[in-house]
Amino acid sequence: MKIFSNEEMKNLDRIAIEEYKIPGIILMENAGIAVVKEIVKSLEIKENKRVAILCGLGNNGGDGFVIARHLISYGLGVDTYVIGNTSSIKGDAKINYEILVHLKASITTIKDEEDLAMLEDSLEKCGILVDGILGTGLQRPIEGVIKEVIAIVNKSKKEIIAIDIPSGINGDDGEVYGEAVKANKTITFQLPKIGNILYPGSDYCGKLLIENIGIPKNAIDAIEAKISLITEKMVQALLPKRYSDTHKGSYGKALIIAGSFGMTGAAILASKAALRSGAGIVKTAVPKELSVIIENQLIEAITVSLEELWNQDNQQAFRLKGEDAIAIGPGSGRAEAFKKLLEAVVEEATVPVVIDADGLNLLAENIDILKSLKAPCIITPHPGEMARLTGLSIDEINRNRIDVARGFSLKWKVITLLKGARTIISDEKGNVYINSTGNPGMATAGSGDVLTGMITGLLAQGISPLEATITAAYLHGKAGDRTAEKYGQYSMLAGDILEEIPYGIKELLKF
Ligand SMILES: NC(=O)C1=CN([C@@H]2O[C@H](COP(=O)(O)OP(=O)(O)OC[C@H]3O[C@@H](n4cnc5c(N)ncnc54)[C@H](OP(=O)(O)O)[C@@H]3O)[C@@H](O)[C@H]2O)[C@H](O)CC1
Ligand SMILES: [K+]
Repeated sequence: MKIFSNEEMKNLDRIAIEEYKIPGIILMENAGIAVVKEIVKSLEIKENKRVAILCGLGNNGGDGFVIARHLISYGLGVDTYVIGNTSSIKGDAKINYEILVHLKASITTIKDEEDLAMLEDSLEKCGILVDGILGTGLQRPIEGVIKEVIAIVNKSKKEIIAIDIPSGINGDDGEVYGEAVKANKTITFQLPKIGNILYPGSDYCGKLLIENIGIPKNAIDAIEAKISLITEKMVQALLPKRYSDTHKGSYGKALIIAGSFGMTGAAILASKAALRSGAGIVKTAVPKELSVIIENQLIEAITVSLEELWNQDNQQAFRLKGEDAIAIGPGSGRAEAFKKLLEAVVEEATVPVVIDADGLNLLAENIDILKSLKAPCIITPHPGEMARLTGLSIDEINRNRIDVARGFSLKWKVITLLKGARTIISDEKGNVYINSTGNPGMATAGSGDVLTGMITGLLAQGISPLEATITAAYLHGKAGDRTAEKYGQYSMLAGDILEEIPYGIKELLKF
């Protein structure tokens, strides 16, 4: 599903109005009605059925006026508040404002401290507050009277329903612009805005509903999506198929180069995750002294020693033995010999390579090696690893997650999966995919090793590097969500996530 920025949404609106000749006021009416449906649902179980609608001077406020009119027609008690000077209301919003005036609706303007004190008392009388102060037209940090109104709304302890996006959240990046409404529910129109999906915006939205307002599909298709949300439907279509007349060789061979003394678990988790994701054969390469431990814990995989795989002293090139995908780095440590192995893999591999964890830390020491890649490459950094790869601070990365992931992919021609709340994936052309599954409980040791194994297991089955990354990110989060339901976010282990992969896949295949 496409996700739009404020500018793209404005463009879509323009195409619908100018090219498809749909009057803007119809879109506004549809938007208002979509929110009314939700308000009525919420009111059904409420004793206090009075609704307060807070409107700004733009079209977000215009939607609010439509909502007020419909609720009044249902015989409900509605108080409309306009923040600012009503003489500045223009266009479709003005038409809807004037209808309310003619209906002799209760409309109060909020301009100064005195009005604010009154507002605080009046909101007490309502069961639901509707936020139509600002939408995708937000252009600068919130201050003055609007800031105080938002503070009053947030303090009210009432159910808050936001129109399109909570006022004060920037639709372009989900950041709080000075102050923002903390909604229980947000009804966004036609397509999610980036700010509805990324944090902290996503938290401020509460439950997010996406409602059609009658913009033609062709108009949406006309705008090339640079950012998409990974959906269940998308992943269902990408998951590699299983056929009757097949054998383990039909589902590919994954090579996991991982683990070091003290970090054997990473190799085990990644290898098991590759198998749980459907790879036919998994070969795990670990330092020789770990072979016994690994063999004890990992009965379904083939174990080889790093020395067998690649011998630096013999100037032996890194050669594959029929492997279809490689992962390198989980728990590998940062020894000089391993760095040489990583460089050999990057230079010689002819099948997709996933670089993770210490593999990324070593890569950061000689990032130019990426220029010699022959095969597709996926990197899976968390913000700390990304900081080492780019020289940016973690804060800079977290404030610009999309741009950082996209920039790295474009520069180095790799697929970047940037971990964090809302994993971001960018392909080499700069197309970005945002994952919606997962929870804070997944911030636990080994969780990343499971993800790396899943990507590699899916790659081995022959789907494209981008498809494997998208599918693994979604399923990893889904398995994590199932684990959180079972154990709670505090106690879940990476090994528990691993055990939920099969059920996550089964659930996906049910529909
Ligand atoms: N196709 C659609 O998606 C439709 C969307 N609708 C709704 O319309 C809004 C977007 O409406 P728009 O008028 O573009 O913008 P806003 O209502 O969000 O903002 C209006 C003006 O507010 C001023 N502004 C901006 N930032 C601030 C701020 N920090 N503090 C105070 N005021 C601010 C600015 O005007 P200025 O002249 O003051 O600069 C904005 O222009 C969308 O979200 C939907 O809810 C349609 O109803 C249906 C179609
Ligand atoms: K709003």
